[in-house]
Amino acid sequence: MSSAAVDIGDHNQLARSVSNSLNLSTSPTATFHSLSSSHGARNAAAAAKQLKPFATQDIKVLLLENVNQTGRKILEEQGYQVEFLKSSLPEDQLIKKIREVHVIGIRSKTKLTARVLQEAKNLIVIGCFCIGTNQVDLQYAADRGITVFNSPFSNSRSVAELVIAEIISLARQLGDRSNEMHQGIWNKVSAGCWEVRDKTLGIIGYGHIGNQLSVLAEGMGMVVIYYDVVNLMSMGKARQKATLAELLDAADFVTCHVPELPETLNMIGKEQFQQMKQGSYLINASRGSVVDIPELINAMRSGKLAGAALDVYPNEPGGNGDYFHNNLNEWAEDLRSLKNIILTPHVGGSTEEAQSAIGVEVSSALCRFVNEGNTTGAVNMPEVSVRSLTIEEPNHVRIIFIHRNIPGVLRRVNAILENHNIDKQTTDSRGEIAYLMADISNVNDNEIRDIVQDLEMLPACIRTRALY
Ligand SMILES: NC(=O)C1=CN([C@@H]2O[C@H](COP(=O)(O)OP(=O)(O)OC[C@H]3O[C@@H](n4cnc5c(N)ncnc54)[C@H](O)[C@@H]3O)[C@@H](O)[C@H]2O)C=CC1
Ligand SMILES: O=C(O)CCC(=O)C(=O)O
Repeated sequence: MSSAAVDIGDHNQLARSVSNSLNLSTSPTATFHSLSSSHGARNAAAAAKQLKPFATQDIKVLLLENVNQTGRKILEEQGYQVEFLKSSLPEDQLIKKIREVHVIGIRSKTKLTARVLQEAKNLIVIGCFCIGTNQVDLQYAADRGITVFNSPFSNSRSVAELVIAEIISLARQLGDRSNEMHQGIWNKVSAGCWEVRDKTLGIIGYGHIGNQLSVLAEGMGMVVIYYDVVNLMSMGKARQKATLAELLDAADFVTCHVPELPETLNMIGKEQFQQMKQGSYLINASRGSVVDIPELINAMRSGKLAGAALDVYPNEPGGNGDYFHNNLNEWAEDLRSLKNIILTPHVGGSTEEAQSAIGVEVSSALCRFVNEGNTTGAVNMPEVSVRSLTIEEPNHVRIIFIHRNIPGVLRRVNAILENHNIDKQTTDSRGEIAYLMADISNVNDNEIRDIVQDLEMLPACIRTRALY
């Protein structure tokens, strides 16, 4: 934020500028619906230590992609202005809306690229109501002082259970039998249908989902092997393979659970299909970019693969409807024509349990960030937490200073703060970005304004907020 925006003669303007367009009020009568007291996330003693009141009703939130109502409710209980939409938005509409808001909540479809984020002049925080954060340009967001949160494991179990269902369904060709019956065809066959007991499951990416899956699969009598770039502790009797090729060579079922990264782009392609066992199965519920789908179609047509299940695709529509055609992905019709292939519309994490938990987790993190500056759990910022300012601390301000992590900045910050009483101060860095919080007591509005203006003059400044 440019210091030129600060009108030093106007208190309201000061409030706007210091809080980065969050028009925070010092009015002691303003109602603050404390996060802790409103949904019991903390114990009663902590709830009594309410954050200082400020005008939460000025905070604008845009929730896209039908984020769960639990999340919406928490944000509304804070008094924020919440706009809720069921689908994602095309880029032009997204740009128009994002200019207005301080907080945005998305799932996997909304692409928050640098092009979109550069228009988001008021945005301070993004909530990804999902695990994956590949849809957000995390580095660009950090460079602009925009903090990003996600929900790292609230839907992991749901994905793992879907994959278990798919393993059995593929082994027994359940999708085909069910489709035939829906067409009136009785086709009782056992050829090419198998039990999963004693078969080998190869898990690529042994993280939260991979772990859950490992335990469930062993419970069904499967042998579990996995491949991961990190050396990891095995669950149960699972064994890590040193290379992807070793896993592909040994597995009857191969399932992908890696994030979308440059290294995972088409990580299952022509060569990997050749390395897989004859008559094996492939499952992908990670990201559409991980599997080369035209090569998958070839492997299915040649009989190398006996079946496949896909939950994710390179291009996915923004909302529900009749979209899965070649104009979305050029091979869609070919994929649809294959036998024993289960196609689901990115529903791995779509259960009541998972969505409700994600709503609570991400919205709570957003509230803590907006109201307290707390970044615990952020995926692109240093994690910094300081206990809340309370209503017993009326002349205190919390300064939040996001800055470039270069030598000498703290010395200059301390020079600005040196004549004030700093009750607490903490700072941490993550790569090129550093995040500092300082609670200062016995300050008046003019002093707050001066502190903020001085901080914003520092060349390393990315963003300054003042909560008071
Ligand atoms: N279909 C759906 O609805 C959902 C899909 N997902 C996707 O699943 C992915 C995995 O989720 P989690 O298990 O929670 O993630 P996680 O971060 O817990 O685990 C990912 C694992 O992949 C490993 N990995 C990274 N790069 C690799 C590589 N090149 N080769 C082998 N291993 C590699 C990591 O070391 C890590 O152990 C997410 O990133 C997301 O894209 C997540 C939730 C729901
Ligand atoms: O539920 C969603 O929209 C996305 C699920 C997902 O892929 C994730 O959590 O990464």
